[in-house]
Parts: sequence; C-alpha cells; structure tokens
Amino acid sequence: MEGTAVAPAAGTVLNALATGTGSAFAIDAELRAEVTLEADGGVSGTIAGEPDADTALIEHCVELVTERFGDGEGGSVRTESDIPLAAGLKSSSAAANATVLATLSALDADSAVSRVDAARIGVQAARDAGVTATGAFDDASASMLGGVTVTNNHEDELLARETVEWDVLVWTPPERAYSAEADIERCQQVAPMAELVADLALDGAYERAMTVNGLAFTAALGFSAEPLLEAMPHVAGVSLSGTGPSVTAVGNRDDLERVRAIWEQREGTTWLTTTQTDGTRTR
Ligand SMILES: Nc1ncnc2c1ncn2[C@@H]1O[C@H](COP(=O)(O)OP(=O)(O)O)[C@@H](O)[C@H]1O
Ligand SMILES: O=C(O)C1=C[C@@H](OP(=O)(O)O)[C@@H](O)[C@H](O)C1
Repeated sequence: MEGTAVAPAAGTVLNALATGTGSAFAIDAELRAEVTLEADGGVSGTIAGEPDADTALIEHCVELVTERFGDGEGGSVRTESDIPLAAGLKSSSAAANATVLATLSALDADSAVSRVDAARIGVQAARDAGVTATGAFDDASASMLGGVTVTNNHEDELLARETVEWDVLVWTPPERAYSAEADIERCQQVAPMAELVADLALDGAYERAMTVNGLAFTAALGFSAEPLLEAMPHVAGVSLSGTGPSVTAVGNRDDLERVRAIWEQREGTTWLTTTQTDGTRTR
C-alpha cells in the first residue's frame, strides 16, 4: 500500500503569533511525501538530505490517519523538497499536508475527508509534535488549498480563501528559525498592528497587509527591516515570512527583478517564483 502527494510552500501575509489570526499564500516550491504502509509495526520517517532533522511530525501524521481511516497500520514515510526547513516558508505545513494526503491515498481513502479537514489533521500532528506555536492552520490551509487564506488558528477556522496570481520574490538567509522557539510575548506586543493587518487582509488588501505585518514582526522578532526597506519603493507588498528568516515580496515581475539584484548582494539564496493555486495533490 503506497501513496504519494505533493504540497506547496507558503509565504506570510499575517503572522498569527500576535492574535491567533493569520494569513498565508501558497508559493510554487514543492515538497513530495511518499508513504508505504504495512499491516503492523511502527512508523519510521526520513527527510531527504536532512539526516539530523526531527521526523516526529511526519510519523505522527501517518499514525493519525491510519488510526482514523485504516487499521492502525505502520510503515515508512519519506519527504523530499527544495523548501528549506525552518526558514519561514512553511516546510512543516507542506510536510504534514503531503504526508496526510499520501497516507489517505495509500489506504485508498482519498475521499473519506475534505481537504480542509485533512489540513486540520496535519495541524493536530504539528501540535502533538510540538513544532508549532498556534497550530499554524493559516499556513496549513494555504498549502492545502492553494491561493491565499485567512484563518483563526485558535479555532482552526477558515475565514477567507482567494485565488491570487502574483509573482513572488523570496530571500532565504543561511540561518534557520524554529517556530516553536519564537518569542510569543514579544509578538503579542504588536497585536494592535496584527489587528490592522487582519482588517486589511479581510478587505482583500493582501499586499498592504503584508507590508504592515513585515514592519511589525521584524521589530517583534528582532530581524533587520533593511531588506524590507530596500524592496518597499518597488513592490506591492513585502514581509518577513513567518518567524523568519526568509523575506518575501510580491509585485510586478520587472520590479521584483530590480529588488532581486539588490537582495542578491546579501548572503543566502534569492529566487523568483509565483503563487500556487492547486494546493496539495496526490500523485
Ligand atoms: N521537509 C520536512 N519533512 C519532514 N518534517 C519537516 C520538514 N520540514 C519541517 N519539518 C518539521 O517541522 C519542523 C520545523 O518546523 P518550523 O520551524 O515551523 O519550520 P517551517 O517554517 O519550515 O515550517 C522540523 O523540526 C520538522 O519536525
Ligand atoms: O507555529 C505557528 O503557530 C506559526 C508559525 C509562523 O510561521 P513559520 O512556521 O513559517 O515560522 C507564523 O507565520 C504562523 O502564522 C503561525
């Protein structure tokens, strides 16, 4: 019994660590999960190219799905991806979503659950594995459904979902930042700004929302606002993504190319992509 699914990365419009309301958009960078089930035994996980990374999240995703939709099968799960881990680009949400759908596919139970509920299973696994602060249903829903979503992460409730077609520039510095280690109290200090960002996002002004989010959360989380300032005159929106360290900008392709030339002088990787609208899919 085998199943494969592919999930996109995502960038942040609103970081949910201040108020529990969050917003994210899927971007065209992929993570693939391959699941093989056996009648019994435990679940073992592998992350290609990351021998020391924590596999508890993907193993627990398999367990939750086989307990609920199968007969508690065991087996193996392997993820492979270009999305850097713990870089603010929602690799954990993509890994959970792809693993949940791959396991459902291996059980021949693809239609047993809606995609939104499948994302909620991944969120539960992330909470159980301790890799998230709020559950990150914002990131999970964006990666599962594609497009941009706005969510209440305390209730795992989808407040809005829209298809958007944006060019996206991403800068990923070499360092890593685990969400579970983020300073939540400092994030809560920017709650009034997060409320403004949520209002803008729910009005569909995602790009402006993103820039306000970027200014507030670079301050709260202690990142430099310099990359945001460099981009701001040229782009529609720019923000720290998640708890960082990646920064994403959206706007006109030619303008993003100009910002790319500026960001490329920094250490790390700068790449151009687009939003993704299909979300997570079985293969
Ligand atoms: N590609 C992956 N495959 C399996 N698990 C992953 C993967 N990427 C992230 N994770 C899990 O998520 C944790 C990191 O989560 P987080 O700090 O939220 O990073 P991100 O911003 O990339 O989502 C890792 O410790 C690991 O348990
Ligand atoms: O763990 C969490 O609850 C969250 C982590 C952050 O994302 P990253 O995982 O990208 O840092 C943030 O943007 C999101 O709104 C909520």
